[in-house]
Amino acid sequence: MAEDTYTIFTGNIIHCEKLFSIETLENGFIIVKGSKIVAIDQLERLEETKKNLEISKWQTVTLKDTQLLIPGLIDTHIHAPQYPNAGLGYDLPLLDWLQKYTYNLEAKYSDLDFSKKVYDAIVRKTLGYGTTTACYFGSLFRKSCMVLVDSVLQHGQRALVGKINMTRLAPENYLETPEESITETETFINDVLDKKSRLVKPIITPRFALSVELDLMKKLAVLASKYNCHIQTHISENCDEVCTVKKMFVCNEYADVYHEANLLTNQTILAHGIHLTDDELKLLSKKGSSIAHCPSSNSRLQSGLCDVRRLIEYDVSVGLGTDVSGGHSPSIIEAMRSAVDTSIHLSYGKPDYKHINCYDAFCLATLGGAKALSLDDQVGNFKVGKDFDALIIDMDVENGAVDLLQSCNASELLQKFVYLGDDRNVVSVYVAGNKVK
Ligand SMILES: O=c1[nH]c(=O)c2nc[nH]c2[nH]1
Ligand SMILES: [Zn+2]
Repeated sequence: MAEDTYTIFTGNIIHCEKLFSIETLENGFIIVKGSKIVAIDQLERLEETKKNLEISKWQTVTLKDTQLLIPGLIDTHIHAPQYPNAGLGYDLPLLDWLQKYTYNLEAKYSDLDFSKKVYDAIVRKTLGYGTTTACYFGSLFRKSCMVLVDSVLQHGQRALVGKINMTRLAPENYLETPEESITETETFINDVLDKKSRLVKPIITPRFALSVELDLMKKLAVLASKYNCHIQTHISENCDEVCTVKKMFVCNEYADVYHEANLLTNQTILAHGIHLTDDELKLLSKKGSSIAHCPSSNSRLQSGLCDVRRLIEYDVSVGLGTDVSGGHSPSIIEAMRSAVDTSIHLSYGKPDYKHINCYDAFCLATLGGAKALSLDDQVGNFKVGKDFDALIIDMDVENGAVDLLQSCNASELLQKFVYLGDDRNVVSVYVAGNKVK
């Protein structure tokens, strides 16, 4: 959208106004100027608003009764190079799964043609499912990670992209030295920043504590501070992983390792966090570090049930992640369903436990994700001044999975979308005002 062009969307609008509260406008409008939201209100106030904003020229997008305008979905944790393995190899738990399936696939990304093929596919697929922002783990290879950056830029997604750091416990052809790790990461950061994109940023990505020695983690934290970068890694996903970390680093808690390395900042996102102790949660809360909740992956790799309620009670920000290919599906719609299921499973036998519902999951997938990635000043809901990252959902599409056999109000359309929706129901996708699907 040109910077001076106004577009007025009218119809059913739902967004998470604040956590965990939904605002529903059955007959609403949003005015977008270029990339930004300039107004949101009930339709009866449209003429008055146009006058106040002195809008003389505009285009209109009128939603059908079966359609819904919602904020773009945010995937806070996804491994782009693992996409070819989605749906494969769930016979092993984490540490064996990494050795048998994952590192061998990721080692293939020294091939830039293969990188291009996979990265174009995953970016198109996630956009198709309505992921307007993705926080990607790349591979070990800097040049291959730049291919991912180029795919993201080409398809118009918003993203954080990380080159993995990994110096041990993987096959020889898929390791780097600590020196290479630092120089390649700094070069990667500069190469991404040179793209001068408002949408795509580098993120520091030590794979997890078992892959990287403390000294290297400390140096990565210095880089994060120098370039004001986000940081991502994994934490407390699997019980064997937790035990091994405690033995290897001779520490009381897993989170102590990242704390000692200065990797826990208010721009840090940690995947999983299933088995965190109360003290670790207090530490994350104090540091402002967030959790990417990846419920499908936690089931596929038999890692455990992550208690999102508990994380929220400790005031730790939570977003949703697909964690492809630990998770089988690149769809955050599927992650919302899985998050509700996990929470219900945790509630069995606990009468006082309030499991999350589909609206809470929708909040996690939008504003929750934005907060977890510290991008909530830009995206996550339809507040005036934020970028227009949005989806038009239609629950009555030809050849969709859903037969809409009765009329539904806006909230009911959202319920149907969370429980039954897929990419066929995502009819338009906007990132910073640009229509990308
Ligand atoms: O789900 C996961 N996927 C990975 O690739 C990984 N690496 C370390 N820990 C991990 N967990
Ligand atoms: Zn992961």
